[in-house]
Amino acid sequence: MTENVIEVRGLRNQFGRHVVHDQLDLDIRRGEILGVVGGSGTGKSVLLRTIVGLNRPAAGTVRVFGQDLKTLSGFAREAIERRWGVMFQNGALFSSLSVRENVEVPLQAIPGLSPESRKALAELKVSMAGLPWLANEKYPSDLSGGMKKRAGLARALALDPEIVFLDEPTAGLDPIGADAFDHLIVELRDALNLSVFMVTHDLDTLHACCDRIAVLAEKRVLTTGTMADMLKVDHPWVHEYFHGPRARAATTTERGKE
Ligand SMILES: Nc1ncnc2c1ncn2[C@@H]1O[C@H](COP(=O)(O)OP(=O)(O)OP(=O)(O)O)[C@@H](O)[C@H]1O
Repeated sequence: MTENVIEVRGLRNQFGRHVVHDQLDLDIRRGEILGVVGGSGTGKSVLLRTIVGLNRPAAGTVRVFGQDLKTLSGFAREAIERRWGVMFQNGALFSSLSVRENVEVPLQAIPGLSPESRKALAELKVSMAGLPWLANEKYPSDLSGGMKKRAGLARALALDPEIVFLDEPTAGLDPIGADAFDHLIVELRDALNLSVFMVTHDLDTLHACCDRIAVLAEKRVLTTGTMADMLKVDHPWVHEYFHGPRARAATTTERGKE
């Protein structure tokens, strides 16, 4: 039976009178790359932030590795939090720290790790994220958009997570950079047996990476399934998204298969 690493049930999020999610249910299975799509403002980022505890929901439960995060003590919660890594949209790097130092930040949570080992581990993660050795000592302001994303990914991988959350990993990248990032995500998932929760607008990425897709609409997860399943969904937004001109371009030219 497939194990769910995350189970969201009956989630409600609202800001003042603005209800973003209502009765939202979602599962993320171990080892899958789940693409989360939806129109602008449907609450994809809010969902990600709620799962990782950066947003407190008005109602509902989020279970990660079978544990309801609300009920955990600080220590137990921290132990769970170390089992995931988050790559925010712009990398969310500390501008005053080099790339290596940024990746070292989460590693400071490991008791007894010497500064030399921390540095070596951080350099390993920088290289796993596909950055050249020279990038270690660069500052975020010296990096291209693609390099910043890779640095953010290196930091997300710092603690050998089982789950990685990616917020629009290919946004703002040129098609070649985006294609390379898609391949990197699949390679890392395969090599590290990661489960990946990925917010994306990028149809090419959905085609290239995702095992399943979850569509946010009408304040909930309207439907989940494979790309083939999505093509059969009879809902105006879903149909337009997966059959519109951009969708056709993605299926015919699918990056990396040209
Ligand atoms: N801290 C907050 N306070 C008030 N409203 C918020 C807050 N965070 C998000 N929202 C609102 O919640 C809604 C969902 O936001 P969210 O950023 O999750 O959308 P999204 O689906 O990720 O959009 P996009 O695709 O444009 O990035 C938006 O209307 C946003 O303005």
